[in-house]
Amino acid sequence: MSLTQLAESRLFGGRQLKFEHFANTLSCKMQLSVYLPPQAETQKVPALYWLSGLTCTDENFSVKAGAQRIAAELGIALIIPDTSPRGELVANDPAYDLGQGAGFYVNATEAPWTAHYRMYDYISRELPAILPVALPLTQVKSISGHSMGGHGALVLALRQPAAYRSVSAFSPICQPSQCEWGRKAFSNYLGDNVADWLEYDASALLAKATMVPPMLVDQGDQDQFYPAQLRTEALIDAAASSGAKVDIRFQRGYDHSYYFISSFIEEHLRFHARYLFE
Ligand SMILES: N[C@@H](CCC(=O)N[C@@H](CS)C(=O)NCC(=O)O)C(=O)O
Repeated sequence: MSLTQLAESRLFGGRQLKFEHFANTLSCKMQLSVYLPPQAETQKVPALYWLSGLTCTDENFSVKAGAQRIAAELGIALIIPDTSPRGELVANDPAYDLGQGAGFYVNATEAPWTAHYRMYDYISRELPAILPVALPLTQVKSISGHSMGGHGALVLALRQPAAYRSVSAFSPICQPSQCEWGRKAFSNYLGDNVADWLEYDASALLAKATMVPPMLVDQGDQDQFYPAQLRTEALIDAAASSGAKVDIRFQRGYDHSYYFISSFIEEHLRFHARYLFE
């Protein structure tokens, strides 16, 4: 595996980079963005993985969230993957909430998706194996994301709590097995057995979790997808039934957009820094 660099821009004393590589888990070429803070010029730094939402690529967060200034101050690299496998040979659907741009961070088991849609393995296994070899990164990492990506971040951290120092999410899809977005994606990617869906359902996972990394969730109360698609209350109930201490906050007046993310990304980065450097 080799990363081919496509772009580089100086940013807050660090470097905003864009790479292309062939992803073995996905059997296709992928692009990803990485922010390396100034500290990475002389030492290895820990990483925050960011998982984006429906319709996004690696560009949305890079351009709109305004995370790099604080990442530069704290010395945290930002790893920003795409949201699905891509390419003409990769299965797709005309709808925005299925197929390319809507990988849901699962390993698909159903045709025609199974050949490429293995985003769970790509994020949890392939990128953490290749990136610290190619870039000045330690093995220490945390994870965050938005909406579909918030779902992905919570699921990865709940399934592999030892792999992530901390997890946070903006407007996550908290109970995909019970909302339209999730049911559509999971029935296509995973088939009709709901027990299989629950392996990718943050509320189901949290309800039975015995080990939970430090967790912060922000949800805007004017979010156009709340509560129907996001089902934040299910995550609150799950936390109560497992006894896990998670910080789930409602932010008054905020919607689902990147304006919301950019308003609170500094708090999320400072939250992660507490655990990435402990
Ligand atoms: N296009 C869809 C929603 C897509 C959407 O809101 N995507 C969110 C994540 S769920 C996003 O981050 N969009 C990209 C952006 O705002 O830059 C709709 O209109 O219902």
